[in-house]
Parts: sequence; C-alpha cells; structure tokens
Amino acid sequence: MNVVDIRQLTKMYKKNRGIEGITFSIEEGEIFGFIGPNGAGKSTTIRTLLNFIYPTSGSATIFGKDIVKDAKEIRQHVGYLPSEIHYYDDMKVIDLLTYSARFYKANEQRIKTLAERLDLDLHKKIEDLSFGNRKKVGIVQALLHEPKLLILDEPTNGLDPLMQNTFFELLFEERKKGATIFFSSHILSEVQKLCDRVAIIKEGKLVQVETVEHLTKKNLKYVTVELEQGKRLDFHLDGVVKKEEKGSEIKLLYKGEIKQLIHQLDSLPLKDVIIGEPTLEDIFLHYYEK
Ligand SMILES: Nc1ncnc2c1ncn2[C@@H]1O[C@H](COP(=O)(O)OP(=O)(O)OP(=O)(O)O)[C@@H](O)[C@H]1O
Repeated sequence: MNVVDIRQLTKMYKKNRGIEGITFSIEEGEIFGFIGPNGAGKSTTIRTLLNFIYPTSGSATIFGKDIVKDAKEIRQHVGYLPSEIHYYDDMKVIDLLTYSARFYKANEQRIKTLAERLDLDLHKKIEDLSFGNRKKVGIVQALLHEPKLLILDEPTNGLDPLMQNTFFELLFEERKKGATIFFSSHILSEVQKLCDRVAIIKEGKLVQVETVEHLTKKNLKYVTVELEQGKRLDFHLDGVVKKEEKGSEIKLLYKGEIKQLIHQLDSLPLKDVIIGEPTLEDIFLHYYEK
C-alpha cells in the first residue's frame, strides 16, 4: 500500500516557482529520502503535504486521504519535524512536550525515554537551549505519539555525528514497529545510509526516483591526490569525469567502482590521497551522463 501518493503537485508563490508537477509515491514501511540543493522545493513539497500551504494544482493523498480535505485526520497519525523550529522561548522543555503528548493522547512516559536516548535536559527553558538541543526537542515531539508516518525536514542539521547515529537508531526502531519515514536532506551520504529509495529534486522538478542500491552502484567520489615532489601531474585514470589542478594537488571527480579507483591510484607516485563525497551539484551535473 502507498502511504503517500503525490500526483502532479504544483505550488506557485504568486509568479515564483515553488514546485512543478511533482509525482511520486512512498510505500508503507519505507524510509524514503528527498534530496536536492537549497531552494529545490523540498520544504515546499513537505509543507504542501501537511496542508500548511495550498497546492496551486495537482493533488496528493496520505493514508489514502486527501491532504487538503482530510488534513486534520491525517495529522493525528503524522509526526513532523520542521527544518527550523520556533517555540515559545520561556517554556520549559518538559511543559512543551507534555502539552504535545496530551494533544496527541500520547503516553507521557515516552517523553522521558526519548529524552534519555537523545541526552536532552527536560528541565531547561527553550531559550537556554543550543540549536542542536532545540532540534532534539523537535525530534521528541515528532516521535512521541509513535506516528504511522514521520515527515522530517533536514532532521540531522545541527546534530553532532554521535547524536545523528542515535537518531538513526530511533528511526530504524520506528520503522521496525511499522512506521513509514519521509525525510529531506541535502547530504547524500546520510540518505545512502538510511534510505530504501530516494527522490531527487532540482529547481522545483523531480529529476528521478532511485533505489539507494542503484544510486550507490553509480558511485561518484571526490578524490584529492597529492603526488610526490617533482613527479609529473600528467596521468590518465579511467572513470575521471572532472579534473582540476591546484598547485601540487589534483582534484578529481571519479565515477565508477571504488576498487578500480584504488587499483589505479596504486600505480601513481602518491604522497597523499583523500577520497570524499561529491557535491550535490556535481552529482546533478555528472550522475545522469551516460
Ligand atoms: N514563502 C515563499 N514565498 C515565495 N517564494 C518562496 C517561499 N517559500 C519558498 N519559496 C521559493 O520556492 C522555492 C523552493 O523553496 P523550498 O524552501 O521549498 O526549497 P528547499 O529545497 O526546501 O530548500 P532549503 O533547503 O533551502 O529550504 C525557492 O525558489 C524559494 O525561493
């Protein structure tokens, strides 16, 4: 069964493009990533699905119900984490979360369990929290009623790597219980770590929906190579789609099997090598080239 079904969804902000003709579906129990650069339309899609803004045209359903007509009913079973969190600053974390728990008729003990997992101090005032800790409040709020669908807008922004892992564990646990998870990101590696499938959005339009397995097979890597002193920069590597020289450093964008890359690098007079993530821009420029 599809939990989310989006059909030709378009949102214009007066004459400005928000999203145009977006169509995709999310199946029950999937962890589904939504990836694209800043301004691509991720938040617009999410805010439209949650009925915070109205679609200009097209339609969408969640749990088979219309996002506009049945918005209230849908919200009872959705946990939402916005990309930017605004709360009443002089409230204590525990008071805010208890209020949310009652609204959703959730078990208040779950607040404590989640706060412990995320190392969140419930007795601080919101105004005294760092950006990362505010994010944790948002995560607890989104998860506390054990929703059937989690919609998370850039959820890891502001969390340190250890906390990101705890957060990912929590998401896997929710999925095990049957939840469907939809989350937006502009970081490819976290999407690869977590998701079953990914929708890629660019300039308001859907570029592709891919399984993560497929995405990983067409791997792109950013490689920085430093050669031993006096060695020539002139060499050929199969799979290099972009090459940039900066002094003794050579930056390469490589497309292909990582083993083959390492095999090829092995024959070079290397001083140092760094293999890292490509930028999203590079992915969009080179990913879909034949
Ligand atoms: N309230 C608004 N009024 C006018 N234009 C808007 C509004 N909100 C978003 N837009 C425009 O819609 C487009 C999509 O923005 P959106 O915030 O959905 O992108 P995003 O992928 O979530 O990016 P980001 O990660 O930067 O939030 C952008 O061109 C943006 O300028």
